Amino acid sequence: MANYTKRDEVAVIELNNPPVNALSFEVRSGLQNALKSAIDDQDVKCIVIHGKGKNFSAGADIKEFGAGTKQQKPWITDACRLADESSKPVVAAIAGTALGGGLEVALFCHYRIGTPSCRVGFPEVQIGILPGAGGTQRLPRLIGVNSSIDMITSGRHVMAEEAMKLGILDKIVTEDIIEEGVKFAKSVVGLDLAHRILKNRKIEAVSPKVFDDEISRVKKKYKGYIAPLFCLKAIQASVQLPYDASMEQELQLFQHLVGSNQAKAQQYAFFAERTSARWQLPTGANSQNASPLPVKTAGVIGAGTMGAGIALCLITSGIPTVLVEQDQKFLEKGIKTMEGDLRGSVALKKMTAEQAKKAMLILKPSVNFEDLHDVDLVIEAVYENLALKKEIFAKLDKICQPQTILCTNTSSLDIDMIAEATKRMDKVVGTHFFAPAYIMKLQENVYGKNTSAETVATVMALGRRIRKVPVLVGTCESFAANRMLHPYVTEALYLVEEGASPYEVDQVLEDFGMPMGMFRVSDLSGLDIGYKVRREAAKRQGIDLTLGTRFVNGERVCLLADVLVEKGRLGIKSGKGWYNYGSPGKKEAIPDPEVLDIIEEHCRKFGIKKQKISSQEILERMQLALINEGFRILEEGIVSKPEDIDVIWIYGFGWPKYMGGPMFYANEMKLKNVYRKICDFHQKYPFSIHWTPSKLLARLSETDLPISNWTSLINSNSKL
Ligand SMILES: CCCCCC/C=C/CC(=O)SCCNC(=O)CCNC(=O)[C@H](O)C(C)(C)COP(=O)(O)OP(=O)(O)OC[C@H]1O[C@@H](n2cnc3c(N)ncnc32)[C@H](O)[C@@H]1OP(=O)(O)O
Repeated sequence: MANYTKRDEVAVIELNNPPVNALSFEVRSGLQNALKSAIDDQDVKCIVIHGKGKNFSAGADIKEFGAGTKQQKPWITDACRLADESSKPVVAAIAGTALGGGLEVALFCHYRIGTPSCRVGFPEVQIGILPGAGGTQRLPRLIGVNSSIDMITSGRHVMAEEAMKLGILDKIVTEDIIEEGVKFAKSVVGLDLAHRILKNRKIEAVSPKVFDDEISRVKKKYKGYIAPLFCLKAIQASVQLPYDASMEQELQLFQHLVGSNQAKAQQYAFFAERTSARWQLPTGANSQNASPLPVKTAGVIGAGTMGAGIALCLITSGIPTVLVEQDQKFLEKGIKTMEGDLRGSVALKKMTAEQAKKAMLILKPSVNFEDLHDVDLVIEAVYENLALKKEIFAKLDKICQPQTILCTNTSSLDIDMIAEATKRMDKVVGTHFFAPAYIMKLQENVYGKNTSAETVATVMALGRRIRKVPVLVGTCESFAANRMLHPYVTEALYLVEEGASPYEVDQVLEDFGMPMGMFRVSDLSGLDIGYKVRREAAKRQGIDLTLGTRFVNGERVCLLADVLVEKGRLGIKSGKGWYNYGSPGKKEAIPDPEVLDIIEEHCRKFGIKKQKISSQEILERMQLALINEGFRILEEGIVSKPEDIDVIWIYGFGWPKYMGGPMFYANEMKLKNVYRKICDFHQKYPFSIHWTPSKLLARLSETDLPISNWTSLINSNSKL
């Protein structure tokens, strides 16, 4: 709703819908009524609109867009038209965020003031829609076409200082926002409002070429997403048509998007991220009843690519960090990497040179473990070796304060075995970052059987603080993310053995929307990493993995990647892997006939008959293999809800948000179809354990429950 009060001759309208004052039907009606009262009241000379609590408004209530249902009237435009027509000045007093419809309300006001920490923006593209209450028409009239294109197609939040420079804010105020709003409104009473009404402003002439260029840019930058292109169409309408006609055009484009599959998937992804943040442990402890410990200082062990990246996340979030490496040369190399990454961020305008400098000032590089004595939390990021990690944890247990939390960045090792090296098993937890750690948003936090709720709360809070998306998972071989990756990678290799080229496989995945195909990703990570992991695991388990091996314990294996490694093709780092890169370190991936010969030779050796494989089969086999594993992970309670898996794939592996995530995708395919296809593959490929259908999937496929209800079935049927 909206509260209406008066301070002398000033009407104060408060948008009131905690926590973010989303513009629900009640708020829109309340705002419309309040504006009417203020305009009709002879004693009122001016009007201030502000938001209750920390935010002005986060925009339309996204839940009302569910499945494209039409919004109930009054719409934001109906409510705010009164401001346009008012002869009394209307001032938006912005604290916190004014996003989407929230900013649109402010653009109907004659003036906008904000606090120094306020943010404005049109993030609609991120949920698959466009600003549908005049945002694409009014912003260009206020700040020009080019800046509007940038803001609306990127969805980025603009901080107060920039908003002031762009002309979105008229003033930045430092005292109480309501007091300042009232003061400002009084100061503009009697001034001519004609030029303050944005719909009346002339729009600059822009050549159609600007839009042609922008379409090319947006298609490349936001590959596969339709909303940014629709935003461009709406902005172009603002240039080409009179205001009323272009508003109508905006509405039509909005209606089209709001009913689209992409919008549904992106809005699911928005809420999935928030659902996933509400974690729970098998003990019943959860994000509501557990409190994090303060993390004032941190330590990182290992200045390799991962350690340096993690340290960078910490210091750029203002957490003083000790970076320990046993070898001075490695330490210096790590620092150089960090400095290079910071320079990159400055060049990309993600931070200022001053901020980069400030970050490095709170880094304490060291070759001495004793320097970790007083830190609140340590993240170990040395290479994957259980004995080494256990040795480090035993050492840390002695050096650090008793309350210090000890995290491991292992991507596969047993957290409990690492914790056993300490006398504080409740304070040991996995914090699995994804490469490059400074860029990738996923932080897969892994609890062991003794990890306390307090420890989990601390690493979940730390994740958010360092701008990651933290997801909580239980411990198992490779954890949730990499465990699901395994059948995906395995199927890719089988497909190549059976007749698809690596380049066809990658093309299919990239056409689907993955940022890179599986083989390009392998080249980027380095083929030797998997090679070493496979060989170490085989040694541990007493398995023969010579290149002639075709089956291990009745399970089909394909060691083609290892053949490449033994030929010196390690990926980008050696200039050749599945692709040819010309020389080491170069990024342009060129399909290589030599690789096709290697595959040919491999298939001849094992008598594998090659056949034509359709794009549809490539996509289905790769995706259904990982989806089946996802259901098993859910079934085993490694994650507590399907949203966790979708968030992992979006932020860890770049699954396109407009496809919602693998579990959402399965839901859209209908689970009975997913189950039937997996059963078919199981029959066709009996030597691949990953095709054994998940029991949970089998049960869910009988119910036709939507994804939002799966968790209740899982919880009510713990015995599957
Ligand atoms: C035909 C009619 C035409 C009408 C056209 C009108 C079109 C308008 C377009 C829009 O306005 S679409 C909405 C655009 N706005 C956004 O996308 C903003 C989304 N929100 C955020 O980015 C963040 O929530 C925030 C505002 C930056 C705050 O972040 P913070 O980390 O502080 O909190 P959260 O955990 O994210 O959110 C708290 C709580 O609030 C829920 N929520 C946030 N925004 C909305 C929203 N716009 N609608 C509904 N609910 C929202 C969020 O889900 C959290 O709730 P939960 O229960 O914890 O999940």
